[in-house]
Amino acid sequence: MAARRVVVFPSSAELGPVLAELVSSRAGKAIASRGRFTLGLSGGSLVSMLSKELPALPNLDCSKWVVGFCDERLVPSNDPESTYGLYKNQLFTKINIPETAILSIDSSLPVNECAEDYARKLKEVFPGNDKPVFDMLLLGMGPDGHTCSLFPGHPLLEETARIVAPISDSPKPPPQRVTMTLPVVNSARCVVFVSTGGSKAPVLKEVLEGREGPAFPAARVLPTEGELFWLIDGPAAADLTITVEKPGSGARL
Ligand SMILES: O=C(O)[C@H](O)[C@@H](O)[C@H](O)[C@H](O)COP(=O)(O)O
Repeated sequence: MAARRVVVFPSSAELGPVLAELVSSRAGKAIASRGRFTLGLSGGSLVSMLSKELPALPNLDCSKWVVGFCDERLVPSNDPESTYGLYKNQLFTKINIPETAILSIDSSLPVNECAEDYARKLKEVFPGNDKPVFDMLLLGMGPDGHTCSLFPGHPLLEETARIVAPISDSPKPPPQRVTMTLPVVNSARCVVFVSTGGSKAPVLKEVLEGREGPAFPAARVLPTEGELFWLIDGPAAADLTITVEKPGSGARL
């Protein structure tokens, strides 16, 4: 595992542009070496941050991007709860990701079949790989320490066989979702958590410093070979005592 980097910004206003630069830099590297950039998105505050910051990058070319979702809520794409729907309206209209390169769930299917169908779509994009190896996954963390739709104490945390799993009892509504499993998350070349706001401070301390860490799904995200970034703001970092990076303005990671 590469070293974890915990990077603290005064606020999300400073964090957002650095995140966009990081995405763009890893995209450039991936395209240079493999001809495409595979990116997994999450919902929450990432939607508005990415929708503001990525289109603001000069000359961003997303024609070689392939984009999936780390998890998704089983609702129609025009439902305000749909993560795909939010990105479609807020981001995909502003950048040139080919429509066929956006891997979304088929929300008309029952949850188990929906997960199987989404797993099949991922396997098609990563033929020959035992598990998908995304160039970058962008993750959020809930105040309970969940990430993707992997919740504390849930049996899905122990999933080793499936790359995508259904969940019907999500403690956070809506209850039905599909999610990448930990083996896929931990196979990525680069995983970036973005966590902001004072409500995250206690759980962030547990996840990054606590002995009970592994009880929190976010603490089980430890890429086998890939990079791991935690990009956080001052309020979320308030309780941390570990050494963190505090980049100056205009910094690149
Ligand atoms: O599917 C969901 O219910 C949300 O997407 C959720 O998992 C979110 O990503 C985290 O709670 C982090 O949220 P913030 O990015 O707003 O901190």
